[in-house]
Amino acid sequence: MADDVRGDMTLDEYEFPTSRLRRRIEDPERTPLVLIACGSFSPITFLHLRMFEMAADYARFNTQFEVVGAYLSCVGDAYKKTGLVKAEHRINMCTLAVQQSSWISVDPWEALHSEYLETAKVLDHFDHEINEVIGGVETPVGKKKCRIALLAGADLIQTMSTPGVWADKDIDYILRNFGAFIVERTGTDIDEALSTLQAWKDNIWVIQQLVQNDISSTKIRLFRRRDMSIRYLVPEQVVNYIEMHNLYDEDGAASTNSDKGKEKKAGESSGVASSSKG
Ligand SMILES: Nc1ncnc2c1ncn2[C@@H]1O[C@H](COP(=O)(O)OP(=O)(O)OP(=O)(O)O)[C@@H](O)[C@H]1O
Ligand SMILES: NC(=O)c1ccc[n+]([C@@H]2O[C@H](COP(=O)(O)O)[C@@H](O)[C@H]2O)c1
Repeated sequence: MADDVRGDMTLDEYEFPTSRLRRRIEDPERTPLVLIACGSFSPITFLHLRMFEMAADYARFNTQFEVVGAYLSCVGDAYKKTGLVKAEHRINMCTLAVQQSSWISVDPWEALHSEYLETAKVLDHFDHEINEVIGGVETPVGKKKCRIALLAGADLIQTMSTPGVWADKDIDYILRNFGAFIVERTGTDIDEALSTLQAWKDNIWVIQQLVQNDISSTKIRLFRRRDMSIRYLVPEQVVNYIEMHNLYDEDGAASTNSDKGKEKKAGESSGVASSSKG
């Protein structure tokens, strides 16, 4: 049965989405892996979706893991990041974006909370649902617990060495118990980003982008404000949703926090310039 995931649902109506989670693997040598991408997804882009495919290929060719599922978890409105439209819209856009995927799900649990939830708590939630409630996955030698791992871009892992962004105990907790698949990102020096995380290097897997893709949500928002096309940068259904709900347009009515005033004047740069990533 398809999962019921709607941006306007409440926590009381919430059920953990399981329809795209594979329940069995055939190779007894492999460890089942579930990838969790935490982020704003304001809006989700094709690069966010590509991250899952890159990580699955990486895991298959370079590790003993076998991917059995993956989840997008949108941060809640309390995060108050620039350009964040309401969680309701971000959940809906993510749900539309993964409609064609057989293995990527959207879990609205984090975003349905009114308070901010640290990533360590979000990963604990997945561990609880997948390994305690469901009990892991079947293998020819009996049930195995899944490895739950964070899937993130290099800029996110870089913030782990920025003072005050992450609690030291959370970094240790996440990288010791879960680990992270990190996708290289233009503008982030991966060696520098990892230099302070050497204690957990065996739980950090770095994925090269073989086709460099520098899409960011910031650029999508900026294109919208300049009335430029965002088609073929985000899935078509997401383009339609953004247009139908007038998201990221000039007045920023649906935003929890606006990027207005952060961009350089049009013509000042050939690119897009409203954040360090943009
Ligand atoms: N072009 C990219 N290359 C590698 N990783 C990326 C890229 N775009 C997003 N990510 C990763 O996707 C995850 C979700 O990111 P987020 O929702 O903040 O997207 P973003 O495009 O960076 O957003 P914004 O532009 O609003 O800061 C993060 O781990 C981020 O590092
Ligand atoms: N202390 C923490 O747990 C912590 C700190 C910074 C970012 N994050 C997470 O990283 C993700 C991406 O954040 P940005 O959209 O700001 O890049 C979000 O899901 C956010 O919750 C968590």
